[in-house]
Amino acid sequence: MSVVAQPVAPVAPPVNTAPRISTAELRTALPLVSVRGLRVAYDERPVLDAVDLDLFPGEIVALLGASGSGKSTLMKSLTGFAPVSAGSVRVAGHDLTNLGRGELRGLRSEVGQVFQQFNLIPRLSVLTNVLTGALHGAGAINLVGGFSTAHRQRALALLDRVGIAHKAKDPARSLSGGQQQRVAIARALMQRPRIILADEPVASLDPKLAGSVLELLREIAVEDGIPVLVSLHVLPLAREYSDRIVGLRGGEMLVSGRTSSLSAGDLAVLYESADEDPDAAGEAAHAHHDA
Ligand SMILES: Nc1ncnc2c1ncn2[C@@H]1O[C@H](COP(=O)(O)OP(=O)(O)OP(=O)(O)O)[C@@H](O)[C@H]1O
Repeated sequence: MSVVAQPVAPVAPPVNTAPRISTAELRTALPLVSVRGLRVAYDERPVLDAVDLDLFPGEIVALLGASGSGKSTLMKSLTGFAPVSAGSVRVAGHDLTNLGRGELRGLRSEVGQVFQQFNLIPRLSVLTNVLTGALHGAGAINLVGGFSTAHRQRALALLDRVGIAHKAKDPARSLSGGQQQRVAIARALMQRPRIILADEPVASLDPKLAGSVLELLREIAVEDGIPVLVSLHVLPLAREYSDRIVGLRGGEMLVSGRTSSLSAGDLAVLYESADEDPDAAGEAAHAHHDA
């Protein structure tokens, strides 16, 4: 099937914050992620098939789909952790299907990742947790030599940006879930990522905190021109915080469009079981995109 993703202008930036990339530039920008005809199979069982996806600078894209539809697998394919059996995956100019192990490690250092369980080191300070982001792709030498003053200053500036510089010396385990996710986002930014993948980053947070974390991710997308792909289970959050929505069902991408142009009916097909006439559902979704 052919699903054509359109670049979109970002939402309005926060007051007093000028975007670093103009809307005109965004519209003509090349995608930082370009996936075509992706097929991933485990033990010859396909879990993604014919998936196309583009991510453009400055946009936040919500990835929807029922449990088991392939969202995490799609994210893993963008860092070379999924067994790709057909198609192409280009990330920040690299064709992942042709990279050696060393090159893949280098590419992963350009991909910031945020997870549902935050994945912080609980006993270490908030500052040290952020500093570990600088280790991506740097090898053991940094561990031996310790972190430079410049690294520390940058980590503190990032903590300030995400609103928890006052917690820098506290152990990560003493922070609330929402604060821990902010630390994890600062750690991802420490890598100077080209893209950010957030796999259910708000699933462990209450609705208010969930909104504030998604707002932060949206600000980062807009201000830094970094595309953010975020998987979500809560439709209203996807509607409120994303520029575009892509949706998987049974490993197929049935929905791809601007958030503002997708109706509840378009998204409902994602949560119908696969034996409820998938062809009809797929046609309905496509009818909408092609409109
Ligand atoms: N390493 C693996 N080996 C075998 N099957 C796998 C593996 N990883 C994922 N799968 C299968 O691939 C399918 C898609 O899984 P995936 O985790 O990508 O779904 P998801 O949409 O992220 O689900 P959830 O919302 O529950 O996290 C599932 O059927 C899953 O069982």
